Order: sequence, then C-alpha cells, then structure tokens
Amino acid sequence: MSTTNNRGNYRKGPVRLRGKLIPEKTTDESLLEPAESVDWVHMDPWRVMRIQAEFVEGFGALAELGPAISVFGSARFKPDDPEYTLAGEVAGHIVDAGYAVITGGGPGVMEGANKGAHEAGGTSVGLGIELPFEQGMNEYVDLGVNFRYFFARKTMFVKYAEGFIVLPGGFGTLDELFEALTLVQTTKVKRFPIVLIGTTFWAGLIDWLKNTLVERGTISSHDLDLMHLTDDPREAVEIVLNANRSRRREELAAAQAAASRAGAMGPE
Ligand SMILES: C/C(=C\CNc1ncnc2c1ncn2[C@@H]1O[C@H](COP(=O)(O)O)[C@@H](O)[C@H]1O)CO
Repeated sequence: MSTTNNRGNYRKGPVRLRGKLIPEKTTDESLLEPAESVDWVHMDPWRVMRIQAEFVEGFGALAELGPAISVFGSARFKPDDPEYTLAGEVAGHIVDAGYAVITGGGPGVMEGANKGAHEAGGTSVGLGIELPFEQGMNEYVDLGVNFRYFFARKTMFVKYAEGFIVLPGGFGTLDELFEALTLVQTTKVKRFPIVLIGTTFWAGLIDWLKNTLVERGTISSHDLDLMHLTDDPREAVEIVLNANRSRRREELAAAQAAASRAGAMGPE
C-alpha cells in the first residue's frame, strides 16, 4: 500500500519517501499495468524469492527422508572407471545400514552411488544443479530435487546427512569437502564425520595441508583429525556410523544428566 500525507511524505510499505523520490506510479498501478519490459524478472528482489522458494522446496522434499549419508566425487568418471564401481559399493553399505544415499544427481561418482543405492533397494537421492551444459539427473535417482543455486543445494547436503563420504574428484568435490570442513572447524556443525576414500589420490592434498597449512599456522594440526582416510568402502561407512553412534550416546547421557539434575532439584 502507498499513501502521501499532508507534509508530502510518501509511504510505500515500510519505506518513507519525499520530493523527487516519490514514484510516479503507485505499487498497485505498477503491478496491474501490462509489462513493457521483463527486466524485473532478473532483479535481486525477485531472485531472493526464487532463493527462498528453493530452500522451501528442498526442505519440503527432504524433511521425511530419514537418516542419510552424502556421497561426493568426480562428475567425469565413466561407468568402467574403478571409482564408479567403488561409489556403488559405498552406497550398498550405506543402504545395508538403513541409510539413504544423497548425491549431486549427476554423472560419474554420483551416478555410481545412486545406482548402488537404487539396486540395493535403498533411497537414492539426487540434488541436481542447473548448469549451462544441462546433463539432467542420472537414471538411478528415485528422489530428485533440482537447484539453481549451489549454496541452497549445499545446505541440503549437510542438513539432511549424518556424514560425508568423499571419493576422488575435482573442483566441485573439493568445494563440497572444504565447505563441510569449514562448518565443522567453526563448530557450525558438531561431530560431522568426513571420510575420504582413496589414500593415493588424497595423499598430495593431505601432505600439503600438513606441510604448508599446519606449518604456516593457517590451520591447527588437530584440524586434520576432522578427516578420516581409507581405501575400504565398508570401513568408510563404518566410520560414519560409529561417529554417529558415539554422538547419540553422548547426547543421551547429557539428556539423562540434565533430567536427573532437574529431578534432584524437585518440584518448584
Ligand atoms: C562435468 C559434467 C557434468 C556436470 N554435472 C553435474 N551434475 C551434478 N552435480 C555436479 C555436476 N558437476 C559437478 N557437480 C557437483 O560437484 C561435484 C563433482 O564435481 P567435480 O568437479 O567433478 O569433482 C559433485 O559431487 C556434484 O555435487 C560431466 O562432464
């Protein structure tokens, strides 16, 4: 709603305007007139609505998913690459443990993991991303959500998973790995297990983290403990499961301690 009072103050919702800032048309007039230009579709306030919708739709689609583990890795591996098969094995162990498998829904490691989850009879989730060279979701995704924005999609990978398993990959995989590491390091997320599969592939990065970042003091040596390293798909899944079992035990013990403290204090 917009109004002008007798002091020439023009009110447009929460905003007050005067003088030359008073628009020639009211908000209602602008809304109802036929559009001469569609530029507004690309403006930031409209983008905010799309971003908000993306979160709402993502939360709505995944709220009832149940326990899940996110699996990451290169979009470029082919079905006959060992990492594709490895991703399928990881997904099979995740499903056997009663968890859903979340991936980026694309080709390569994502497809391998979705295939493994689908064939093991588990819930195979793909959180796709709109890219200029549209690939579409791989055919093994049973629950798919497509995102325009990487940051909204990345929130879902963390929010709906109890851990990350990261296979060899490129920039996208590193982005997802370092996002998780930063969230855990800064305690935005607590006790979130991150497992790297591929000791040879990751060795150079781990050495650099140790010999350059720890050495120069840009990370602490205990930050390296936020990552677990293995070649064994079963062990990778066990690491995530064990970390969550001990987190749940600690949460239960803390809740019991709080309840007994409240009991000891007696009724008010
Ligand atoms: C490059 C190719 C396909 C791109 N399609 C993708 N679909 C969904 N998710 C993707 C895609 N590409 C990257 N991602 C995300 O990043 C990670 C992999 O990136 P990397 O650079 O290959 O490591 C992956 O986990 C996705 O979340 C086919 O040529």
